[in-house]
Amino acid sequence: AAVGVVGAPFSRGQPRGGVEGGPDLIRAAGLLDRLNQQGCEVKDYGNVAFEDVVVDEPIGRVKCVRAVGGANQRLSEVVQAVKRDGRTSVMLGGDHSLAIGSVHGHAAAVGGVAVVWVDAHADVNTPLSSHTGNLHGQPMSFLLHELQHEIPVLPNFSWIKPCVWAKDLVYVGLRDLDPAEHYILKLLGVKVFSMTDVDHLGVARVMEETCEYLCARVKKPIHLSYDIDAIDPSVAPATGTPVVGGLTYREGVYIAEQLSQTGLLSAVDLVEVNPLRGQTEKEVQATVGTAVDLLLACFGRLRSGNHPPGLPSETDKP
Ligand SMILES: N[C@@H](CCCCC(O)O)C(=O)O
Ligand SMILES: [Mn+2]
Ligand SMILES: [Mn+2]
Ligand SMILES: [Mn+2]
Repeated sequence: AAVGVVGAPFSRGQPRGGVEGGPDLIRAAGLLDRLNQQGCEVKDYGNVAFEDVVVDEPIGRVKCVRAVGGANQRLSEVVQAVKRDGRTSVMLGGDHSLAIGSVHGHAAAVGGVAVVWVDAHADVNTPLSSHTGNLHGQPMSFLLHELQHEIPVLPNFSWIKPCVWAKDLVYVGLRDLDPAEHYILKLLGVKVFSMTDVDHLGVARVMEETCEYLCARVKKPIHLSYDIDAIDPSVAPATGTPVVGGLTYREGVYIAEQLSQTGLLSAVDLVEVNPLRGQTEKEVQATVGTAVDLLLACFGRLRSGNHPPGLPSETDKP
């Protein structure tokens, strides 16, 4: 696969410093070399240069509105360029507010997209329903056609066009929703596999149903938005909003493997890795390593082993 890696060192969607260090940590852990080794043709688009916003007073409860809006407008342009280059986009966060630009740019380039949102949280608060005012808890509200009447005018947000239909969105791993989010998902009939569903059905059935749901009807390119906090904090602790009772390492990788095999994976986000939220260097490395392994699984790495490209395959054997 042709892959385009975009670093998005951005943290203003939430109050905890450190998450802007995610992109370079994931690169330093060898993501690009490992993708090359498993046969991907990889181009690094570098880190998006986000312009600093000095005065950014809250609007209502919502914080850092101008910074988040501006950053996502830039990110959208870069992701569009990656898609126009015919590559699968890999956006390294940075906080989850960056999904606004990533999904927007993806959809602007390819038309309608389906979204698989793997996360402990739904990130679908509107600016008016959010308790915290943190925009990393709101990205999906700006993207869903069906919610646009709930979205107030915000500075640096007017460029956003909603681009996802509720019927083309699937959540996996939910275990910490705000009341308004639960109401929104029920009202819109969004497909949700909470951690209870993962326990009840097992991850294989969850992914069978997810792929059936997304692929049975019109096959839209899939945007996988992976929040590292979907994975249990015992495995990936270095993140801003950890919630106990998460996905095992194996379940997390399996989800990526199954989506990879649809052949429809067109863009991936890997967000919320925050080195300052790990209590030890070991915890940071465990989190970064898990992020890398999730991404490798998105691009065909099989735990049963892969041939490096060029070696004779079984059928070539004399
Ligand atoms: N629902 C909370 C927590 C959001 C967590 C965001 C993360 O999933 O990107 C909020 O709205 O602040
Ligand atoms: Mn989350
Ligand atoms: Mn919450
Ligand atoms: Mn999230």
